[in-house]
Parts: sequence; structure tokens; C-alpha cells
Amino acid sequence: MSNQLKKPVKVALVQLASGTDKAKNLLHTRDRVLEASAEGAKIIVLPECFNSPYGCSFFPSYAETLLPSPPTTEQSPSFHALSNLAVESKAYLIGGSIPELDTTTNKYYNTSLTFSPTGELLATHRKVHLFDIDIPEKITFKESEVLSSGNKVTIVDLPEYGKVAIAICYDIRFPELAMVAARHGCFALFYPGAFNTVTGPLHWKLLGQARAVDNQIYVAMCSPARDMCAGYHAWGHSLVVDPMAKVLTEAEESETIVYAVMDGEKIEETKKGIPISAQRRFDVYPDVSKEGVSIDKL
Ligand SMILES: NC(=O)CCC(=O)C(=O)O
Repeated sequence: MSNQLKKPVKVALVQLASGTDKAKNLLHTRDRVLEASAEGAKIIVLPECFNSPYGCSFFPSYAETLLPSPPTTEQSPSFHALSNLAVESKAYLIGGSIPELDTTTNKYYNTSLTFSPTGELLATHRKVHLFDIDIPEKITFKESEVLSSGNKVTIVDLPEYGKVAIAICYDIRFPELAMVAARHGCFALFYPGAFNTVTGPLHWKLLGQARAVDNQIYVAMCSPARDMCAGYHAWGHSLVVDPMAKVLTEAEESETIVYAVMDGEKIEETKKGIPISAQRRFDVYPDVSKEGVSIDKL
């Protein structure tokens, strides 16, 4: 299946600085998204936990209820803010993520919502791989103490451009998920994320380039800005990588917006020059995109 991008598209990654006041964060998000839209961005991306601090102790108190959809404004102010902002900005808005409480099961999720320029909800991705790591004396984090995991690969069709996949942060460490999305025709993988200052320097860019070179498509990773007063120090460095694994743009750690143009010709040129799609040996190893894959594809 081809990874078709129908026409070039300008993408903006909004590396937001958010605080503890959700209402304030939502207003600030609006300013920055409208700024990206004024610069001509047609796909705008926000970071993981874009309107709250990131941390297990914060998930329950910031959680919103998304089901049944659409939720009321009381159940999910972020849903409505993002939907309205997609309309105002006339762009596809990949709304980072928010903590979600599913009241039917009483389970919490780390959930990303994507809206069309008409404000329609196109996709919901619940983080599939929870961030549970323990590097002694450096960082211990256990999302699974509070959160439950999602159970599908999320592929969204953006009618003017083509298909993209949405996943969240730690999901990028799992090449299978990216491979499944790429083999279902996505031209880009979008990861709202919040790496940290221990793993970020070694792995953030490397993983972005790895997923791009594995799949010969674009990868975009959008982080919160670093806040040294917060309990969790995000790595920042939001970036876009092209299908040859070249970093097209990369932020530092403070609040900013970075832009890149994704172009279908670059995907085709890369695939033509290094034709790995036609050289795979499914007689030697299995095609992970074929069997028992759980996909949400609109
Ligand atoms: N929020 C996350 O999933 C963080 C992932 C991370 O930092 C990593 O090293 O992986």
C-alpha cells in the first residue's frame, strides 16, 4: 500500500508551556494555535497532557469524561475547546493528550483527540504502551499505577492530504505499532509526547529517526516546554523527521512553535531510491500488519 500524501502540507508543533490552571492553559493554547494557523499551518499538534502537569498524581484530578460522545462542556472542557479551535484555525488539530476517565469502567486513560477543520472529532487514541520505567537513581515512573492502556492502532484519514497515525510518547518505542500504521498507508506518524531529561537526550531524536527510516515516512513528535519548577522535567525538542531520517526542524526546551512542510515527493523519492517495501522477506519473518491487528481506521 502506498503512503500517499496528496499535496504538501505545513505542520506546526506547538511546544507549550502549561501550568496548573487548566482554564488558563486552554486560553494560552488558543493563542498559540491561532499563531500557528496565521503562519499557514494546516496540521497543528499539541503535546502530551497539554493542559495539565504530567504525573500520576495529576491524572485523576485533571481527568475529563469523553463518553458518550460528544461530552457536555462540563464533562470535557478540553474537547469543546479543541473542537472550536480547529474551526477557528481552519486546520486539523491533533490535540496532544488529556487524562480521561471512562465512567462506565472507572478506568483512567491518557487520550489524544484529533479534530477536523470543521470541528468534527476524527479520532480518539488511548495510549497503548504505558510509561513504566525504573532506572535506579535517575527516573522511576509508573503510569500503570493509575492509567489503563488503549488497545488499538489509530489511523486517521485527513481527506485533503491522506492518512496519518496518532500515538502517544512511549508508544514510539514500539516499532510494530509504527509499522502497522505505515503498512496501512499513513504518510506520517504523529506522537504527542513528554520524554524526560534522562532518556530524552539519548532516545528522543533517535526514536523519531528510527521510526522514519524504518517506514520511509514522516515522523512528528511534540513535547511540552521544560518547566524546572514542575515535578517532571520534559525534554522538549519537538521535532519533525523526513522519510530519509533527516531532522527538518527541532525546538530547544522552552516554549516555541516549530514548522515543517511534509511533501509526498520526498516519500516517493526515498522509496524509489531504497526500495525496502518491495524487498521484504515475509517468507522468512511475518508481516506484523497482517494478522490479528486492532485498528481504528475512519
Ligand atoms: N510520557 C512518556 O511516555 C515518556 C516516555 C519517555 O520518557 C521514554 O523514555 O520513553
